[in-house]
Amino acid sequence: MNSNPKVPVYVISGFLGSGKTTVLLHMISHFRNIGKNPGIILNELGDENVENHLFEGQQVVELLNGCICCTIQDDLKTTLKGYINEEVDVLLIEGTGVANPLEIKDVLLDPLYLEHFELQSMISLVDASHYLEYQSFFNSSKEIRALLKEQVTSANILVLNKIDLVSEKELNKVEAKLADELDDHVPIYRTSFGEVPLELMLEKRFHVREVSHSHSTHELHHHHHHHIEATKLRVESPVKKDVLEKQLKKLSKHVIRAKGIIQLADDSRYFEFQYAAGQLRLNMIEKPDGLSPAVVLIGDKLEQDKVERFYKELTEQ
Ligand SMILES: Nc1nc2c(ncn2[C@@H]2O[C@H](COP(=O)(O)OP(=O)(O)OP(=O)(O)O)[C@@H](O)[C@H]2O)c(=O)[nH]1
Repeated sequence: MNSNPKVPVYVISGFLGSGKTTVLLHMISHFRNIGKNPGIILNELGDENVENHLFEGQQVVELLNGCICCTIQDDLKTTLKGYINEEVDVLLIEGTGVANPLEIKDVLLDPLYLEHFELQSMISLVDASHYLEYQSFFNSSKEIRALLKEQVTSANILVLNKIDLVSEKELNKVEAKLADELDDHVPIYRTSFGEVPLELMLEKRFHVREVSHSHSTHELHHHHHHHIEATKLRVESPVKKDVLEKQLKKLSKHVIRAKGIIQLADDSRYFEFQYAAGQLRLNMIEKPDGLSPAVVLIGDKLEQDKVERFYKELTEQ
C-alpha cells in the first residue's frame, strides 16, 4: 500500500533558452522507462506551444498566453485541481523562461494543494554561456536582474548547463558568481544538454519546513518581465534556412530566443527550429497536425518595426 498518496512534483525553471525542455524530456523518458506515468504542465509565453510535437503521447496540460507565476496563476491552480484525481505518478512543471519560480512554489504550498502534492525539488537551469553576459545586458533592467537572481536563489539544485559552449576559465567565473548567490547546501552540477544523473536530479531536496510566509514579493514580481515579450508570426509560406538565420542574427540584440515550425523552401519538409545563444538548430518533423507553421520571437524591447522588417525579409523571398 502506498503510505504517501501525494503526487511528487518537480519544478523546472531557468531563463529563456537555458535548457528546461531538454531536461524535462530526459525526465519524462526516465519515468516512462520505469513504468511511471508523468503528468506535465507546460507554460509558454505565446498563444500556442510550438514545441507540442516533442510531447506526443504524453499527458500534458499547457498554460498559454502568459506565465504561470502571474497572469495565469489561476490556471495553474485549476490545472493542479484537475490533477488531483488523475492517475499520475509524478508531476513535472516547466515554467516559462521569465517565470519566477517562487510564485509557482507559492501555489504548490497553498494548503489546498499541499494535501495532494509534494514538492520534491526546484530544479534551476543556468545557461553557462550567457549568464554573465545577461547580467550586463540587463544592467538597466532591475526587474530582469531580480528575476535572474530569483531563478537561481530559489533552486534546490542548480544545473549549470551548456558548458560545452564555454571555456573552463569562464565556467569558473560563472560558478563563483552563482555560489555567491546560493545557499551552501545547494549543489551545482555542470552539464551539457542537462545530463545530470537522474538519481541526483530527482532527489527530494525540498522540505516543507522551508516554507515561510514572507511572500511579499508578489507585487514586485508582477512586473519582472515587463520588457520581455513573445511575438508569434504565422509563416505559411516556405522559408530559406540561410535567410532565417541571417534575419535572426540581425535581431540578436533584441531576440534572446526564438523557436517555431517552418517549412523549408526547396525542400518542402517541415522542421522544428530552436534559436538560442546565437545558434540555430533544425530538426525535421512530420507535418504538424492542426498547427500552422509559425515563428515565435522572444526578446527584450522588441519593437514592432523590427519585427515587421524581420517578417517581410523572411517571407518575401
Ligand atoms: N550547445 C548546447 N545546446 C544546448 C544545451 N542544452 C540545450 N541546448 C539547446 O538549446 C536550445 C534551447 O534548449 P531548451 O531545452 O528548449 O531551452 P528552454 O529553457 O526550454 O527554452 P525556453 O522554453 O525558450 O525558455 C535547444 O536548441 C537545445 O537543444 C547544451 O548544454 N549545449
